[in-house]
Amino acid sequence: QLSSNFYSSSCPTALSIIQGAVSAAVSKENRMGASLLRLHFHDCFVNGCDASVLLDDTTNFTGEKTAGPNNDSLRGYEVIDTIKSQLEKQCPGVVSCADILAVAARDSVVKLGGTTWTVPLGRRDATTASFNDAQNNLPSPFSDLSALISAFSNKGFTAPEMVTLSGGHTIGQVKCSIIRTRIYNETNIDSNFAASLKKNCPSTGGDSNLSPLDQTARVFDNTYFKDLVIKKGVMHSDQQLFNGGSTDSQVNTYSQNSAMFFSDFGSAMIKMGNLSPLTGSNGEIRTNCRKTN
Ligand code: HEM
Repeated sequence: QLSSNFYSSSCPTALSIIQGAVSAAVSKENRMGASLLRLHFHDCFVNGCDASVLLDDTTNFTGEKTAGPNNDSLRGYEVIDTIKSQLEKQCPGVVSCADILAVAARDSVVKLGGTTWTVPLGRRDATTASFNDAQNNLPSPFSDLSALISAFSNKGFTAPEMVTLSGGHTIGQVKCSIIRTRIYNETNIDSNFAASLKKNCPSTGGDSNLSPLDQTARVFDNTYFKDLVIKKGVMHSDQQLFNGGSTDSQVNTYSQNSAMFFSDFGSAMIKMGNLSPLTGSNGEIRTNCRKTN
C-alpha cells in the first residue's frame, strides 16, 4: 500500500531535503544518527508508524513522550521539527511526520556508514498518542531472551528478525542507570570490560552518565555482534542474544559476516516501517509534528 515514489510529483525534493538535514545534524553531532533511528523504532512499535511519538503531551503523562522508555531518553525531536519546517515551505501539507521519521532513520544509518534500503512512503499522521501503549509495547532492557522474543512476536517479528533489529545498538549511547545492575552484578560479562564501564558509571549516582552501546558506537557496522560474542554486550538485553540460547548461532554469523547483517537489517527495517501505517483518508498530514492540526 505504501510506495517509494509517493511524493515524486507532489514533493519531488522531499527526500533530498530530509537527507540534507539529517546529514547536517549528524555532522554536527554524531549521536543524532542513533537518536533518529531509535525514534522511528519507538514510533512504529506503538500503534504503528504514525508519528504518535512526536505529539507533545497535552496533559503530563498521557502521551508517548513521557512514557518510561521515552522520558528523558528519546531525542532528535528538534531535528524532525527543522525538517518539517523546510518541507512545509517547499510543499505545504504534503509530507507526513511519520514518513519523515522513516526516511531520517534510513539516512542516519547510511550517514554512519551502514547499509541502505528503499523506504516505502505514504504514511499519514495519528491524531492521538498513548502513554499506556508506549509503556506496554516497547521492550525492556532488563528482559531475558524469551521476553524479547515475545515483545517482537507481538508485532509480527520472528526471533531472527528481533536479533537483526537489535543490531541497531551498533550506534548510540546508553545511560548508567540502565547498565548498572549488569556491570556490577552479572557474571556473563567480560571482567575488564565491566571494570572500564564502572569508571563512568558508579554504583550510586551518575545515573545519566553515558556509555557507548558498542566499541565503535559512532559507526554503523557489525561490531555490536562481535562484542556480544566476547561478552561485551552493554545492556542485559543485548547479552541475552548471545548467552547459550537459540539466537547464539545468528549472532556468531553476523559477527563474521557484516554483509549478511546489512542486508537483513534493510529488510527488517522495511518490515518495521510497514507496521500499521495510516493511509488513504485515515489520519492527517500534520503541519507541526508536535501537534494535531
Ligand atoms: C531488542 C529490544 C530493545 C531494547 C530492550 C532496547 C532498549 C534500549 C535502551 C534502554 C536504550 C538506551 C536508552 C537510554 O539510556 O536513555 C536504547 C538505545 C538505543 N536503541 Fe534500543 N532497544 C531495543 C531495540 C532497538 C531497535 C530494534 C533499534 C533500532 C532498530 C534500537 C535502536 C537504539 C539506538 C540507536 C539507541 C541509541 C540512541 C541514542 O544514542 O540516542 N533499539 N535502546
